[in-house]
Amino acid sequence: MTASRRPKSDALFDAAQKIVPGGVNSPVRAWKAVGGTPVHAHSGAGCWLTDVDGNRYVDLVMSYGPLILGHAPARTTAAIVEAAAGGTTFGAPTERELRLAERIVEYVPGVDRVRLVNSGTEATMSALRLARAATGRDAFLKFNGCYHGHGDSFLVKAGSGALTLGEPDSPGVPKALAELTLVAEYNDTDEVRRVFAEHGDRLAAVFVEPIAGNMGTVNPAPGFLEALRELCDAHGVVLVFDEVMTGFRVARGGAIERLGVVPDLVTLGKVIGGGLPIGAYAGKDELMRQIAPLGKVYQAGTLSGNPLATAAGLATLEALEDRGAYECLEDAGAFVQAGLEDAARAAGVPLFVGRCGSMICPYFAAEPVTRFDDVMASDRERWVRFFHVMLDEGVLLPPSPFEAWFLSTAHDTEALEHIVRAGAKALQSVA
Ligand SMILES: Cc1ncc(COP(=O)(O)O)c(C=O)c1O
Ligand SMILES: N[C@H](C=O)CCC(=O)O
Repeated sequence: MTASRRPKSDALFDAAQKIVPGGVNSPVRAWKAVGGTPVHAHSGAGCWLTDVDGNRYVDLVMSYGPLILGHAPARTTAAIVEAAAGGTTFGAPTERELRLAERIVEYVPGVDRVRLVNSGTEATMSALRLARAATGRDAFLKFNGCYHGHGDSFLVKAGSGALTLGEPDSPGVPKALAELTLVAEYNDTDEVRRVFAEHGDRLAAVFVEPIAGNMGTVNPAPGFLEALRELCDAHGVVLVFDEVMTGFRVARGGAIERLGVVPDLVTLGKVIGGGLPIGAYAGKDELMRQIAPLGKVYQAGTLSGNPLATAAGLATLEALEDRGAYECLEDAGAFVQAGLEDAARAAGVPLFVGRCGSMICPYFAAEPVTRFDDVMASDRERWVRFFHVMLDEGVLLPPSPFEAWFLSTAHDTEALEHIVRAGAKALQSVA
C-alpha cells in the first residue's frame, strides 16, 4: 500500500466526520463525486493553495469564485486588517456600505438601489420575496441545473452540490412550496414560451443564471435571455438574473454588461465580498423601494453590510478598476481553453470546453454542451480520472464535473502553463 500524500488531511477529515455532517460545512467540499479525502487548506497566496501537509497546488477552485484577485491580495488584506482594527460590526450604518452600493449602481446596468446581505442564498431568497410581493403572485420559474443557493423554493432541480450528490430536489422542502417552483430547460426558448402560455399570469418571477455556472459553464444560446426579457415584459413577471457567480467576474457589469440584456433585479455575492461573506440584491427603483423600511417587504440582517466584508469588497472592486484586469482574466481563460482543446485533439479525446471569460469547464463530450441533458450525457467517469491526475500534477480542480473552474488575475504565465501541461498529461492518461 502506498503512503498517503496527505496524512494530515486524512486525519482532520476522519475527526471532522465524527462531529460535522459529512466532515464539511458545504456538501460539495466532501469530494463525494470524485472519491478520496478532501484536500484541507492551510494557506493561499496568489493562485497557489498549500494544504495542511505542505503540498502546493495551482488553485482553480478559488473558493468557488470570490477570489478574482487570487488568495490574500495585499490591498484587500490590508483593507480587512484596517477595518477589523476599527471595529468588526456596529449595527449602525457605515460609510463603506454606501461606497460599495455606489459602485454597484455605477457599474451594473439597470440598478438604482442595492440592499446588502450576507450570502448569495440570502440575496436570492430576498429577491424572490420581493418579486412575490410586487406581483402578488406566488409561482416562479427557474431552470434545470441552475443553482440559486439553498433557500427552500430553489431546491428543485438544483445544480451545484445538490446535483453532484444526485439530489437536486431536497427532502425537507414543503411540497406545497415546491409546487410553486416551475422548472424549464435552460436554453430551451420554445419550452419557456409554452410555460408562459400556460402559467405566465401566475408567475411572480423568472430566475436564471444568465451564464449557467452550476452545471459547469454553459453560455446562453443566442436569443434565450432576450426571449426571457420579452416574455416577462408581456406577462408582468419580474426577471431576475442571479449573478452571484458572474457579477463583476465575466465583466465589471457582469453578464448584464457582457450580454446586453437588463433584468428587473440582480443578485450578487462572491466577488463583491473579496473573499468575505456577502450578498446583495439590487435593481429598479420601483421594485427596490418596496423593501423595508422604505416599503413593506421585510428583510433584515444583524451582520448585513459588515465592515470587514465591505472593506474587502471595496478593495477588490477598486483593484478591478485597474486597467487591463478584465482583459487579463479573458486572456487567461482563452489560454487554458486553447491549451486543453489542443491537448485533447493530440490525445484523441473528445472534449468540449465551456467558457465565459475566466469561468471555464471542460466536458468529455464530442458535441457542444448547451443544455442540461448534454451535461448529464458527458463522460463523468472519465472526468473523475482526469481530476485525480490533475491533482497528482499539482492542480486543484473543483471536485465535481458540475462546478466551474475559476481563474484570477493572480494566475500568471507560469501557473497557466502548469495547468495546460498538467491537462495534457491528464488527457493522455484518460485517452
Ligand atoms: C448562481 C449562484 N446563486 C446563489 C448562490 C448561493 O450563494 P451562497 O453560497 O453565498 O449562499 C451561488 C453559490 O453558492 C451561486 O453560484
Ligand atoms: N457552486 C456552488 C456555488 O457557486 C459552490 C459553493 C458551495 O455550495 O459550497
